[in-house]
Amino acid sequence: MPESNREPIISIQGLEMNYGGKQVLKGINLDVYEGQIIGYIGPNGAGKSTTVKIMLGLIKGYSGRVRIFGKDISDGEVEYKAKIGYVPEIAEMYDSLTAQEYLTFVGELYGLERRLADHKAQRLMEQFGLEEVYFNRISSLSKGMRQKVLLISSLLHNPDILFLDEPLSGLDANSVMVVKEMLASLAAEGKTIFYSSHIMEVVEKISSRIVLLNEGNVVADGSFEQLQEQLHEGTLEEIFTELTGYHEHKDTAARIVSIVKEVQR
Ligand SMILES: Nc1ncnc2c1ncn2[C@@H]1O[C@H](COP(=O)(O)OP(=O)(O)OP(=O)(O)O)[C@@H](O)[C@H]1O
Repeated sequence: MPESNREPIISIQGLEMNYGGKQVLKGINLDVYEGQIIGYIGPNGAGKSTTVKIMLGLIKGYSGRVRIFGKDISDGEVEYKAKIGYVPEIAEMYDSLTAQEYLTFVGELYGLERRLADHKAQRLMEQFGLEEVYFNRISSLSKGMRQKVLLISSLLHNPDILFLDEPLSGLDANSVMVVKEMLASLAAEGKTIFYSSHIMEVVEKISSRIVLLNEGNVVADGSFEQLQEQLHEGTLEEIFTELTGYHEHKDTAARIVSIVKEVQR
């Protein structure tokens, strides 16, 4: 069905946000449809996390309209959150809990019955090669293992929308392949995925649509092929640097090295 005939699963209209007098979102408009993998990219401070946190209901005080599953999220109903999974870039993970305790706790928060959460979590841990640490404390896990636990926690309740912030952070090459394949399968089944990352090669490959944010504005929106046609034949990295005006990376690197070398003798 063409998108114009479908209801967007997420609809953002005229979204603005100020922090202490500084406007960080300047009127974002975005309709997202079921089954899309949105590569949500932009320079540091562009407003990606702020937009995602508004959609998750974690930040109030914005202006504009945000509708998810057809309902305005400012209405105060929180049911929609049970159909959303979230992997933040930096997560508070209750280090003193074991992976089992953490995952069953999160599963229950999302409305799963404890035994089902436990059973699902254990089987997902096995698939990620973590069966031996299921009963270990999170504080004893490696960075990549913690990231896998976080990914599992976002998936346990079979959400319809997934917000992922650098989800491959710390994962080894084999696990990266599993997660990429898994995301493609989930999208093919109709799940919607918001994928924020600074690793342009991955975003280029996995996204069905790329939304580039710069200084609180959407400055590009389309499939990688459309962006190439409209803007620049080349890699996503090249499109990114062209649109965000960051061409001086060599000069900047040289200046940094020169400052680093300044030491008193
Ligand atoms: N709690 C806050 N208080 C004040 N300013 C904030 C706060 N959170 C974010 N900002 C500001 O809002 C702007 C957008 O930040 P945001 O975290 O959304 O950027 P981002 O695109 O996710 O960046 P990154 O790629 O570095 O994660 C930045 O200028 C940031 O300093």
